[in-house]
Amino acid sequence: MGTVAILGAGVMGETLLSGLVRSGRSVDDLVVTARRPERAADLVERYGVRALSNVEAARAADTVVLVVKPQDMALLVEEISDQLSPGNLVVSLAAGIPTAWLEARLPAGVAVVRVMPNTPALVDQGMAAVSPGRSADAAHTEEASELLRSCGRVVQVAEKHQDAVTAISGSGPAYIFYVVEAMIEAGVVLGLPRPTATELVVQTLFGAATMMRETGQHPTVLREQVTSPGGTTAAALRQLDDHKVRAAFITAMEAAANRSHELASGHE
Ligand SMILES: NC(=O)C1=CN([C@@H]2O[C@H](COP(=O)(O)OP(=O)(O)OC[C@H]3O[C@@H](n4cnc5c(N)ncnc54)[C@H](OP(=O)(O)O)[C@@H]3O)[C@@H](O)[C@H]2O)C=CC1
Ligand SMILES: O=C(O)[C@@H]1CCC=N1
Repeated sequence: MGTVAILGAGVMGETLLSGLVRSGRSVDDLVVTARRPERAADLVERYGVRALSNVEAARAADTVVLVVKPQDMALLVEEISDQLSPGNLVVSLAAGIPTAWLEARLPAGVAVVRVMPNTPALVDQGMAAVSPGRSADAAHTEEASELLRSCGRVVQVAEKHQDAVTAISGSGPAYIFYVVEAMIEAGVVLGLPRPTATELVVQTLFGAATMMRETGQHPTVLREQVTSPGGTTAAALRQLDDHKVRAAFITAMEAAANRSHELASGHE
C-alpha cells in the first residue's frame, strides 16, 4: 500500500491513524498534516509519526486520505491537486462530498474512494462504508477497505446510499450517546447516585448490543422478551410511543441525510 498520508488529522483522522498503528502499520509509512502546528507536534509526540505540509504529504504519499471538514475540502484539494497523478489513490472520509466532486477537482484518472467511518473505530469497533468513484477499480476499493478494516468492519455500498449511511452509522454513535445521557438523567431523577446510574446504563447498552450480535435475533424479538404483559417495560414503551420517539428518530435521520446531501454544495 506504500505511504499513507492523513490530511487534516482531527478527531476522525487521529482515529484512523491510531487504528493503523494498532494494527501494526509502521509509522515510517504514515504521514499526517494539521492546520495548527501544536496539533501536528502533539501527533508527532504521541505516535512517532511524521508531520508534513499538505503539499509535501501529498507528494510523499501513495494513498492520500482526506479528513478535513466538508467546508474545508475545496481549499485543501486545490492546494494538493498538482501533486497527484493517476498513480495515487485518494480516500475521502468527508460527509456529503461525492466522488464526482473530487474527481472534477483532481487530475484526470486519479482514483477516488468515498468512505463513511464512525468514531467507535477508536476502540476497533468502527463501521465504515466504502464507495468507489469512476476511476477506482476493485484493487483501489480493497485498499481503502483495508485501511478502515484496521479498526472495525467495512461494507461496500452504492454511492447513492452514502447520505443514508452517514445518517445511520456515521452520526449514529452520537444518537446512542444522547440516549445514554437521557437514561442516566432518568436514573438521577429516580434517586440513583450518578456513577451508579452511569454504570447501569453503559453495561445495559453493552449487554443489549452484544445480545443482538451474538443471538442474531431481531431487535423486536429481543424487546418483546423484556416486555412482560402489564409490566414496567410496557408502561415505559407506551410513553415513548405516545411521545412519538420512534417517529422522531426517523425524522432526525432524514434531517442528517439531507444535511449530508447539502454539504456537497458548500452550505455552511
Ligand atoms: N467525527 C466523526 O464522528 C466523523 C467525521 N467524519 C468526517 O471526517 C471529517 C473530519 O471530521 P472531524 O475529524 O470530526 O473534524 P475535526 O475538526 O476534528 O478534524 C478536521 C481537522 O482538519 C484540520 N484542517 C482543516 N483544514 C486543514 C487544512 N487545510 N490542512 C490541514 N488540516 C486542516 C482541522 O484543523 P483545526 O483543528 O485547526 O480546525 C482539524 O484538526 C469531516 O469531513 C467529517 O464529515 C466522518 C465520519 C464520522
Ligand atoms: O456530524 C458530522 O457532520 C460528521 C459526519 C458523520 C459524523 N460526524
